[in-house]
Amino acid sequence: MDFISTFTLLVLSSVILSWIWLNKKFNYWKERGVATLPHSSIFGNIKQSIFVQKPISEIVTSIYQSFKSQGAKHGGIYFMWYPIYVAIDVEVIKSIMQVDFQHFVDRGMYYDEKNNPLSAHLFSLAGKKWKLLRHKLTPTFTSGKMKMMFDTLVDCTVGLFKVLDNELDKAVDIKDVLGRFTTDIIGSCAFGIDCNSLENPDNEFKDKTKQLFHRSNFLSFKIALSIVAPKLSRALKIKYISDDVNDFFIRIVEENVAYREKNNIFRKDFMHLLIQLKNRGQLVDDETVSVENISEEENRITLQEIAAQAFIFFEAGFETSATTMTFCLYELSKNKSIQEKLRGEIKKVLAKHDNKLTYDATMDMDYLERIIHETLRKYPPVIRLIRICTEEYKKPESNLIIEKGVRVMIPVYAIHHDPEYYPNPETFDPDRFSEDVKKTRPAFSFLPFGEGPRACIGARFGMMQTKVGLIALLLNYEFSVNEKTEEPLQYDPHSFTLSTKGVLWLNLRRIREKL
Ligand code: HEM
Repeated sequence: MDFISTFTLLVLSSVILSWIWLNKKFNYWKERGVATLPHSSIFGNIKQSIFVQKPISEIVTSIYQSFKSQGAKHGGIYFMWYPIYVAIDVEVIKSIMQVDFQHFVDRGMYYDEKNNPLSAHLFSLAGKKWKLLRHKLTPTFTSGKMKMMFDTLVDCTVGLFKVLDNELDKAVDIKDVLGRFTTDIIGSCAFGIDCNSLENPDNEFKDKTKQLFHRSNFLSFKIALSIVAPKLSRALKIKYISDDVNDFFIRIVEENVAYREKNNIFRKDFMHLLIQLKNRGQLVDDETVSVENISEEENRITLQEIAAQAFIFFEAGFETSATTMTFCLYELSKNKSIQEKLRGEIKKVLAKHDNKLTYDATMDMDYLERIIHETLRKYPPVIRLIRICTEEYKKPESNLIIEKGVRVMIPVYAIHHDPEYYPNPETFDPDRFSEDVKKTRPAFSFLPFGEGPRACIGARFGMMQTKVGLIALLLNYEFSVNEKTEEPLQYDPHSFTLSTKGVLWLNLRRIREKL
């Protein structure tokens, strides 16, 4: 046989073998009697996600609705040829997130403690490491600790007014301003530094964090590789967080910790609590920072672990809260009577608390809470939740076995827009969250912070900073939509979290009240 014939034979055999292999892979759900959807022959059901062609919210909704219209309680899709189990029914979701949690402990995220220390944070860690760390970090988020940090949040509103008072006659890019506000809050509470991004938007902190939320095609490819070939990703030392960002955050944490330890500086923030975990292995109700009386090695967290946790507090907390406030102000601009009613509640409750914005006054604002919940219902920043099967799972009352290593998707955005749970889902109606109406919905139909042992650890802090921002803004300004805002709103396919494609422009009018 000449060279050309041998070559042609080899290519043909490889094509046939690949076709057989792919066919076998794409039969995974059919063999198990689980409903599937039409898919592309290589990219499976999420081609538009891998190539960043459509917003994730749209892709997730279309998958959910297709299964739901077949009457399916669950379904199977493919991430390329990799099987993903999709939970549709709220009872199935409850089993995975809570009742049978021990089978679905992790998110199956790629991290590399050695080469990319910042990636080994609470969100990505797996198994025992996650459990231990979660146990240690949980006390840093109690209501007592939130109360302790409350004044820092109120202090950051001063910068917010300075910026907005200069924008009164212009359309305001509200998401940008609120992103700077939450950056200053979390920069201060998690890293103990004054980022000052409200007054100086071009500072180094803002610059280094800008890239974290952009889903470029290359990053999307790296994520896909880590799912279909985790060992290869590890061998190639793939990084989601660039060395530049990694080194920046490690450096500021090292400097900050060293400074506080040397000068015994106490601040009411997460960094102080993390330093306690580093030096003493537990939280202690005192202001000591120094490294005397070091406890047993095994209970303590390392400096790099501190940096990774401060980093995830920032990454998970800044964008989510800024987005929530942005969508909330947008809805209040469209629904003037709700805006007025809320402003009325804020004034009334503050009057009861000596006109002081305190933690207790904030917690007393019931209508505000309902409005934020309705915002998180209509615009959940985290569009879908992911778990990975960590221990083979036999689904109760069925023959289905979910194998170890199979990923599970919970389509939060689609559930929040399902008319079965939320009639007229596009209508913004805070009364959906009155006690009476809440009782009519099944559990696990409202998942903005996730659920079960792996739910958001920072939900209290996220709610608190969203409330402080909204109270301060509504007392001082009246909001309306500027004509430059493109409506209906479109979502950005390049964003990991739910975010508008174009800028959301609002008009502000100063009203008399000041804090
Ligand atoms: C409105 C604000 C926020 C929203 C909507 C939000 C939402 C979420 C969601 C949906 C999850 C995944 C839960 C699951 O898989 O079941 C999560 C996890 C997490 N969030 Fe938040 N979050 C917010 C604010 C914050 C803040 C302020 C912090 C930190 C200061 C934070 C830190 C975390 C961490 C560390 C995890 C991982 C928890 C674990 O795996 O044990 N989040 N968040």
